[in-house]
Amino acid sequence: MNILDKIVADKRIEVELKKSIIPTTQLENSVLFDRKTNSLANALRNSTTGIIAEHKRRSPSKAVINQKVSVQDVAIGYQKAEVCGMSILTDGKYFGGSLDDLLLTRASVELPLLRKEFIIDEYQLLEAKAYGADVILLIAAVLTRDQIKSLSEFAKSLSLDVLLEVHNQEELEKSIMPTLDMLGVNNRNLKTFEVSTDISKSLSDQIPDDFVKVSESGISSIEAIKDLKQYGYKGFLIGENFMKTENPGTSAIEFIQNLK
Ligand SMILES: O=P(O)(O)OC[C@@H](O)[C@@H](O)c1c[nH]c2ccccc12
Repeated sequence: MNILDKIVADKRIEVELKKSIIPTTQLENSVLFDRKTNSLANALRNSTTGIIAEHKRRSPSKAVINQKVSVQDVAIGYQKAEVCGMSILTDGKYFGGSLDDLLLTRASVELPLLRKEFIIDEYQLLEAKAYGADVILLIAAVLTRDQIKSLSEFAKSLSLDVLLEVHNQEELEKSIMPTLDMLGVNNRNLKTFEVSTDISKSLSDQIPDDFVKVSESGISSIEAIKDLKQYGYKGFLIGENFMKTENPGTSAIEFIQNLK
């Protein structure tokens, strides 16, 4: 079993356990559930920088990234940096995140927030809404076309933006459908952890223009972004490069100033 299969197998168990404790009505009755969402796709369309900054404490590819900073401080720092949106890892076992991280971020900033999670069930979309997300991630490598269709339709019915993530041509071909807002190319292979922005470049011309193109992972230089912009990318998802520093917000401020 590769790491992605393991994560998803654990996630299935986790979701079933949660379903048995917290009924969907409880999620639907939460204060944030009817909040008006803030579109990340629109923010990216109107931006010249396009940075989506991530909160990530650790990952399977890197044991410790940052266990010291508080999620609120990171969020406030990213907002000061004028990022377009923020991504919050909510998986606990492999990434050290939680839904509480999402909630605390929602309470701290107005930015569009992406729930970064391994989504396999509609229940997780209700959770995303209840904890203040504006955007959800669907990973093509772990979903069938039918699942992508039903999950993205359900997300749209909740006014959530959908970012669909692919890593190769086959995943891209099976996934294209009108209920997606953004297409993200993950430069990191989630099965082997190899990273290269060449994958974003090679897939770019196969992504129809109606979708906002996002390049994800392994981005650490202004040059890489300038280069990816030539290929039509409007969004750049950056985690480690900011999170590995003592003050991720300050690092994002400096980075974005140099990009302008
Ligand atoms: O820290 P990086 O290399 O800048 O990557 C951020 C983000 O793209 C990465 O965390 C990510 C992309 N897709 C994912 C899916 C699940 C978990 C994590 C991810």
